[in-house]
Amino acid sequence: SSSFASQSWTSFLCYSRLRSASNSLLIGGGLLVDSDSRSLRKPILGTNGSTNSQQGGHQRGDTNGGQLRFLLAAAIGLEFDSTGSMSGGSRRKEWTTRASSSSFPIFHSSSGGAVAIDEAPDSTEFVEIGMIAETHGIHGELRVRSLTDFPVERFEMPGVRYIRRIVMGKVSMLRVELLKGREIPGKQSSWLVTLKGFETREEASELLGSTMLVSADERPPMDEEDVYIPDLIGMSVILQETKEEIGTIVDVHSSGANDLLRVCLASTINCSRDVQVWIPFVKEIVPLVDKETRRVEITPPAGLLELNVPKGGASKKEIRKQVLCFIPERKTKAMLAAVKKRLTALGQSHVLEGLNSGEESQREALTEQLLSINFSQFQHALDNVFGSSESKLRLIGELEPPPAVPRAKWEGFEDWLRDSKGHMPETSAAASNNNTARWWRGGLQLVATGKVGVVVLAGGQSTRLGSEAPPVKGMLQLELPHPKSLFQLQAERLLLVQELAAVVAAPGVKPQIPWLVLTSDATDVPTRAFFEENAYFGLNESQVWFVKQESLPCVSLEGGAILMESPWRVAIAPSGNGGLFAALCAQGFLEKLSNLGVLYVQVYSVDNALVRVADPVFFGFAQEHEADVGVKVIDKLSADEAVGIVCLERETSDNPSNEKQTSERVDLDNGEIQDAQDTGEGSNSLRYRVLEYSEAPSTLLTARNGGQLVYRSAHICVNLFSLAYLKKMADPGIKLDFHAAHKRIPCASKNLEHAIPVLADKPNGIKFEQFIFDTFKFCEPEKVALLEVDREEEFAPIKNKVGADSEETARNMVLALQNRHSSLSQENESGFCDGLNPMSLLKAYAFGGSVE
Ligand SMILES: CC(=O)N[C@H]1[C@@H](OP(=O)(O)O)O[C@H](CO)[C@@H](O)[C@@H]1O
Repeated sequence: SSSFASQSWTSFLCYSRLRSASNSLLIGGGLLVDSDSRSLRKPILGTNGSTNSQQGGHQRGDTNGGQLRFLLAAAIGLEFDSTGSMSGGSRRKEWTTRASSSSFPIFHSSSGGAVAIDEAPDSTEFVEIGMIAETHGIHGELRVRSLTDFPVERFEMPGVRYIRRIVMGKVSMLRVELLKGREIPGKQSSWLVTLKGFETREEASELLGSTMLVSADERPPMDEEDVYIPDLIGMSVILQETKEEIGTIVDVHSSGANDLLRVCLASTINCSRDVQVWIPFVKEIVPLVDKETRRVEITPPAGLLELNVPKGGASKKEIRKQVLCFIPERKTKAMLAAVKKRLTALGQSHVLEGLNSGEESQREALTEQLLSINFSQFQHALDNVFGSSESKLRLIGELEPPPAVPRAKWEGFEDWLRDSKGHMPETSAAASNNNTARWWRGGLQLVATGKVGVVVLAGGQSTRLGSEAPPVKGMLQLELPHPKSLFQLQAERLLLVQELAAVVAAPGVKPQIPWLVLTSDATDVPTRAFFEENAYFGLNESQVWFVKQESLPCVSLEGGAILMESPWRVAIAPSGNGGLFAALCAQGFLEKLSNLGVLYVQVYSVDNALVRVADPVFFGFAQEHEADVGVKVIDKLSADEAVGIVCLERETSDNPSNEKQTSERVDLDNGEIQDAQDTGEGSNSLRYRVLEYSEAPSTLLTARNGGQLVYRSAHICVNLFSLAYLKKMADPGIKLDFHAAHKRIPCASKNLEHAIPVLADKPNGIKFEQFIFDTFKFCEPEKVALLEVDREEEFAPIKNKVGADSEETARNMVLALQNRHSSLSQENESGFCDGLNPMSLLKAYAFGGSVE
């Protein structure tokens, strides 16, 4: 067993990356690196003795005997994660690390150690070495962004490589032959390669956006001290003194000096909340790493573990100082230098102007913000919206409406509880013959046994609701007639389901549904404060988990120039509801849900005042259909209703996925290499797809058949995912494309002369957004289950300040449903939910009410 205890802690300088946590961390030189899954990569290795801080350039070093290893670009070479946010960080890439100034070490598993924990079987066979970024010239050369510490071996030496592509949501791999490659001078970490059979620009362009891999068996042997970063993830963290297990490593990041371990603390430490802390990966703090038992022992300075604990404890500032002493200021300078280089290369140097003017605090604020931007994602977004991969957003197959969809019928729900005493019978004829009743029962069992979770998408800015609206949509109050916020309404529905599930749960068990609240830079602080002020609306504080999604810079409509709110602040916006997956994965929530035994997660948009939160019918329906993806739909009101339409896309024989095969094809669904003849040509593949109202062609939106809209299944943003599927979405090979949302973005004038942002009167810029439903295409269609629901019962969106889909229409719909209850049951208003017997609870839930 190798452990740190037996290693000599010399110097380090290692591959490193930074991916921040759900809370901010002050790092070197007083820079605040904010939240979520930003990532920086400094692809340099070097160990032994002096810290090597070669600036710029590309060095190749000797790996012998633990001597200096310069395998990639130098310290300045902060390379932003180019794999996109779906990865939990450094998973499955060919980066290595060793402990800082101290060397880091460990784990080189003989079975292909670059493999991160909890990956699909295919992931054990390949490691990523690069991303194919663009074509070069007319002879089929491709520019590859390196993701490996061994670029010469990977991109210059001829031999077999693999290309992973996603077409129509289907992941496939090509085995290709690399003929030659060369480094691009001055373009850091980029290589030009030539592949056999790809001799023209057109042929090569088929591979744009793909990932290049090698078989894991081919990973070069490493020094004992080195470790493939993915192997660190998932290790237990033990307090050396007490041997108490305090958490798990969920990611490894670089501060530019030392690597930082991001540790998700076990609930015993932080009492109730999900909390992550950064632990500098240095000998003083992490004296022991044991690869046999997959654990690290730590000796944290007093207060370090409380750094990100929201309440109480030592002053954050003080504790940060203790962390800072491990991270030399010059390193953050190096990081900033890399950011500058990156921005300049992107033609965005205007962003840097503020660094040379204004107060020190303003310059610092800009620096902090720049270091927090995930430039890899930003680049991906630019490519999607302005670049050659834009075609991915276009339709590549033929569309058809979905087949007939089952419907949830709540009429007669009183019969679901037949026992006059209000108890739910174990079985009931009525329940089994009635689909909805049966789903209800199945779903309630899932809730009762702790198998469900709920996510509310609440990271969006409420800009469409006007300037008087609260900063967070969930805080909007509806007069019902008493004022109630959307968050409160939703929390109360969740409580109702818990109460109902308690009736069927094992004696003494009080089911608790984890409620994950997706926030963003724009909404995180006010949302947390609102929950706190409202005592979590009667929920247990520990069941509410805040998950902060990433934001990206906004850009101008033409040319994609980054917009500035002032010379010292970049205009940023949350990355769309599709940012959920990256945030869940990177912040360890998938693991938490998995540990709890959760099987299904309902995901809905906060702006729906009638959403059935934690709907047992939906859970039961999904389970019965063995669905990985559940989608609630309603009939569209009119062709121009602002809703996405759910359809099926059929891959046709002349679309790009049926490309001529110049090489063997590996089908990742079963991992077998098949001959081209057996697959591809002529085969039809069908995938679910949602066309967003803002993007769908009008011919499609208005198409009618016998007077009826052809595409009428509206996506109401109430979906469901199996946990297994959410995990699949965390695969680094799966990247959601960015869409361009044309918005009015407050920003300073072009030459930045006004420090005060001005709101334009018409769209002046682009927010980059990933869409949650873009994950549907990765699912086999038979695993996608659509459920039609009643608009009056389940869909009252608040999108606009006035008119359709406004606060007023939503309020009226909620009241109408509640009144339907009163008139039906002849109960008076105050008796809406006058007791906690199951029947009244069920009635309350059915009519969109709550426990008063
Ligand atoms: C990316 C995304 O999820 N868009 C959803 C979402 O639209 P917004 O207008 O962005 O809120 O909610 C709509 C229902 O309220 C749904 O029809 C649409 O498809």
